[in-house]
Amino acid sequence: MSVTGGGSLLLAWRLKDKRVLIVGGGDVASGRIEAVLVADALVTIISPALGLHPQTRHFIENSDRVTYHDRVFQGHDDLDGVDMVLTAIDDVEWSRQICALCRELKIPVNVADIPPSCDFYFGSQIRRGPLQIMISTNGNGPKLANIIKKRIEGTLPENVEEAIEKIGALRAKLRERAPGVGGLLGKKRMRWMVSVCNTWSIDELARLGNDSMEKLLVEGWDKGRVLKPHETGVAVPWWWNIPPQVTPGIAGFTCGVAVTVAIFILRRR
Ligand SMILES: C[C@@]1(CC(=O)O)C2=NC(=C\c3[nH]c(c(CCC(=O)O)c3CC(=O)O)Cc3[nH]c(c(CC(=O)O)c3CCC(=O)O)/C=C3\N/C(=C\2)[C@@H](CCC(=O)O)[C@]3(C)CC(=O)O)/[C@H]1CCC(=O)O
Ligand SMILES: NC(=O)c1ccc[n+]([C@@H]2O[C@H](COP(=O)([O-])OP(=O)(O)OC[C@H]3O[C@@H](n4cnc5c(N)ncnc54)[C@H](O)[C@@H]3O)[C@@H](O)[C@H]2O)c1
Repeated sequence: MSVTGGGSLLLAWRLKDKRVLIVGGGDVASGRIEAVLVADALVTIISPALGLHPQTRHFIENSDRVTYHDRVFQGHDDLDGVDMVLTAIDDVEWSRQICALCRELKIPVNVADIPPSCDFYFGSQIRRGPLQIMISTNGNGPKLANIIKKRIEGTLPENVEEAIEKIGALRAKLRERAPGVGGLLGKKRMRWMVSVCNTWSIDELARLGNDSMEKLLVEGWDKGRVLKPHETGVAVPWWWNIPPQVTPGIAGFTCGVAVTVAIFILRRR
C-alpha cells in the first residue's frame, strides 16, 4: 500500500456536551452553529446583535444549548474551558489573533476563509438519518465539493437511513444476547453481522421489523447461521434490487426488442 501524504484525517468528531465557541453570527457562522448543534454540542456565540443572520437569531432564541453574548471577542477569558473554536468574522486580523490564542491553549480551531489558521476544515455534508457523508476537496474547491455532494445525493438508495437504523437496532439486540467486548464471541458477532450485511440488500434491511429481527436472532444467530430475507418473512421482488443506474438500459433494451418484434410481425402480414 502506498501512502502519498498531503491529505487530512477524516473523522466523525463526537461533540456531545463539549463546549464550542463560535465567534461571529453571520451567514457562515449560522451554518457552523447548525453543524455543531446536530452533534449535541454546548454552543457559545460571541457576536454583536447588529449583523446577526436570521438563522443565528433563530438558534439563539430557540435552543437551550446556545449561550449568546452580544459583543465582540475580547481575548483569553473567552476561551476558558472551551473545547473547540470556530470563527467566521469579517476581520482577518482578529481571526489570526484568535487562532494564535487557540494554538497557545491547544484548542482546535477553524477560521473560515484562512486555511493556514484551520486545524481542521469543514466539508460539504450529506445527512440522512444516521448516515453522514462529508465531501472534502482538502481546501482546493469548496464550491466543487458542494456540486459533488449533489451528485452523490442522487445516487443514494431511497431508504438508506431506514436500513442503517434497522442494522443499528439489530446490532443492539445481538449485543444483549451475546454481551461483552472482544474475544472469540466478539469475532463471532462481527462475522455474523458482516454476513447479514452481505446477504441482505439495503431495501431488505430497511424492511426489517421486530418480528423478523427476532427470527433472525433466534433461528439464525442462536443456530449459527444467517437466514435469507424470505426465511424471516421479509422479501422484496427481485426487480427492487436492480441498481437505478441500469434501469434506463433495461428499459431501452426492452423497447428495442418490442419494436423489432412489432416490425417483424407487421412485415409477415
Ligand atoms: C464545503 C464548505 C463547508 C462549510 O463551510 O460549511 C466550505 N466552504 C463552503 C462554501 C464556499 N466557500 C467559499 C465559496 C466561494 C466559491 C469557491 O471559492 O469555491 C463557497 C461556495 C459558496 O459560497 O457557494 C469561499 C472560500 N472557502 C474557503 C476560502 C479560503 C481559501 O480557499 O483560501 C474561501 C475564499 C476563496 C476566495 O477568496 O477566493 C476555505 C474553506 N472552505 C471550506 C469549506 C474549507 C475547505 C473545504 C474543502 O476542502 O472542500 C476551507 C478550506 C476552510 C473552512 O471553512 O473550513 C462550504 C460548502 C457547503 C455546502 O453548501 O455544501
Ligand atoms: N465556508 C467558508 O469557508 C466561507 C464561505 C464564505 C465566506 N467565508 C468567509 O467567512 C467570513 C464570514 O462570512 P459571513 O458571510 O458569515 O460574514 P458576515 O459579514 O455575514 O458575518 C460576520 C459576523 O462576524 C461578526 N463579527 C465581526 N467581528 C467580530 C468580532 N471581533 N467578534 C465577534 N463577532 C464579530 C459580525 O458582527 C457579523 O455577525 C468572511 O471572512 C467570509 O469571507 C468563508
